[in-house]
Amino acid sequence: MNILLLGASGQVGYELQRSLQGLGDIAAPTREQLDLTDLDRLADGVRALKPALIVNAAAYTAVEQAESEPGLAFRINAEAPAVLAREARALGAAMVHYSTDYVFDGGKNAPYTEDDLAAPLNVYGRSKLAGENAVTESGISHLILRTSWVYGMRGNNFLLAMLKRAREQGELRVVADQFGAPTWCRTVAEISAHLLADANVAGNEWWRCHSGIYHLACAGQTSWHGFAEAIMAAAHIDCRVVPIATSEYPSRAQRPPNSVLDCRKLANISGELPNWQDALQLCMS
Ligand SMILES: NC(=O)C1=CN([C@@H]2O[C@H](COP(=O)(O)OP(=O)(O)OC[C@H]3O[C@@H](n4cnc5c(N)ncnc54)[C@H](OP(=O)(O)O)[C@@H]3O)[C@@H](O)[C@H]2O)C=CC1
Ligand SMILES: Cc1cn([C@H]2C[C@H](O)[C@@H](COP(=O)(O)OP(=O)(O)O[C@H]3O[C@@H](C)C(=O)[C@@H](O)[C@H]3O)O2)c(=O)[nH]c1=O
Ligand SMILES: [Mg+2]
Repeated sequence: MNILLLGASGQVGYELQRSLQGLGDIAAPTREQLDLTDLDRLADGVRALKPALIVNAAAYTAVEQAESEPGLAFRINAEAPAVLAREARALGAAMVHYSTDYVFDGGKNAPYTEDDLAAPLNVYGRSKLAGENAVTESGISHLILRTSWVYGMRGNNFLLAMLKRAREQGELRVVADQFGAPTWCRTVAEISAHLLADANVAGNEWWRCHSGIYHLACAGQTSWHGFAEAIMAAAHIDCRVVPIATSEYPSRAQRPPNSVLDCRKLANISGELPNWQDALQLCMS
């Protein structure tokens, strides 16, 4: 099976390159080889490769920056996935697409299920929701995997930002009134590969039963402040982590106060997800 993996240089994509080994022949073009902003060439690229499976881990993920370039965010997060889904349909291919907890407004006082209404607060979230809708409406066999607060030991993420700031500033000030679940990029990749291995064995029937949206985040929940404290503890860095309110951290993008995802739908088909603290320990060990 030919697999087209997009975003292989990103946090999740990098791990997917390893996790998807054994499922098929993976083509992982770089941005230079296949730019998601060039929709015509993107379509041509898919047609040339004729994948049976498209795994789209590429995205515009700069939440603050998106507020000032909504056109670019929508091109990459909504229009490009729409092209991928359209080409997948023409080829009879399936598609795995990643999305975010930021599709929710955070007003719910409990974890969000897949049936809850998405009402994003920022441009990034709106662009990601538009991408989800394009994939869903295409009618292809698909998995939309919504994850949250993704980190790892490479790339742009909160964990590396906290380690850098702790070294440079000796004190961290972190919002303590936004709750979610930190999720290791390797967890996302390994569970994705596990699902795709099942799909490979069972074929079309599996996709008929399981196509749809799934929440995929580590178990448990914390605030960004709690996450920062756990990072410092795991790294054995003695650094004060001051809890602050969202209003004390100036930002252009509004963020959901609660974006904890209820992952029971996924757990039912792939088993329990690891705890966020355990995943963090493994990542940093
Ligand atoms: N990071 C997070 O906290 C969260 C992420 N997600 C979602 O998970 C998925 C993976 O995210 P993550 O691994 O963190 O993303 P990263 O920001 O780490 O990586 C993004 C990837 O997309 C590629 N890319 C961006 N723009 C283009 C373009 N125009 N053409 C081709 N490739 C492009 C990047 O390539 P290059 O290296 O060339 O820039 C990179 O490979 C995304 O769908 C994201 O929305 C969901 C929840 C949380
Ligand atoms: C760096 C820093 C951030 N913060 C706050 C800002 C924000 O509310 C929160 C997290 O900061 P970030 O810059 O990681 O936030 P952000 O880029 O919004 O993170 C999001 O990225 C996208 C791609 C997603 O899909 C989300 O799941 C989520 O991970 O912590 C502090 O309070 N102190 C700090 O020193
Ligand atoms: Mg960010």
